[in-house]
Amino acid sequence: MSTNLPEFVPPGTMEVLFSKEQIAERVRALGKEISEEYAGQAIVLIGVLKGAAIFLADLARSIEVDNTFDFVAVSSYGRARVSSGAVKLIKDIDNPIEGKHVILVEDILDTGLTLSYLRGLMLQHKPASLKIATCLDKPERRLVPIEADYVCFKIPNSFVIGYGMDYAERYRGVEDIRIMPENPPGH
Ligand SMILES: O=P(O)(O)OC[C@H]1O[C@H](OP(=O)(O)OP(=O)(O)O)[C@H](O)[C@@H]1O
Ligand code: HPA
Ligand SMILES: [Mg+2]
Repeated sequence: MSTNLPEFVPPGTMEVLFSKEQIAERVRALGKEISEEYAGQAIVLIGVLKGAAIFLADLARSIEVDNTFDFVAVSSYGRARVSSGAVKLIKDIDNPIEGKHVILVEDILDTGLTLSYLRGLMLQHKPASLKIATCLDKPERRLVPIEADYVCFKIPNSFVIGYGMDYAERYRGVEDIRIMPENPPGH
């Protein structure tokens, strides 16, 4: 673990891409869509730690159908802005999902490496169905072909923080989604 952190950039100085109000509105709309599509069924939401924790917490509270949640943890970015390409499973699901309707929940779909790896892994468990919900989709950066079924916002190729998303583990608790400047001092 390095303690040599880059200089702290106050999040309030960063450009807002989506305000907390805009996020809340889209998350509610997604919850409604999911509730309608899975009416009368039970679903398992699988959040991808750590980034998806906040989106999953809000999404689960906007879903009216019977639902449970679980988490997996993977990592590929570490402290970098660019994916290393190698996705590593750090924590598997706690409960079996065979025969269940599963939605993988992510904060951001970027190169697609994380979700395509996880989708393959989850399919081995033979769920009844498997869909993907992501708060953000950055389609320009895709390295592997993968699309989400539920998306709050499509975004251009900027590095964003907040609403669960980090830069060097910071800023996950920032309520808006903001653009991390390219060359802040010390970065
Ligand atoms: O589509 P990709 O290029 O794979 O990028 C998306 C993934 O990268 C980030 O997670 P990260 O591995 O940095 O860990 P974190 O969730 O703990 O921030 C993000 O939360 C997604 O899980
Ligand atoms: O833009 C991003 N921000 C934070 N984490 C990320 N992981 C992939 N893309 C991003
Ligand atoms: Mg993540």
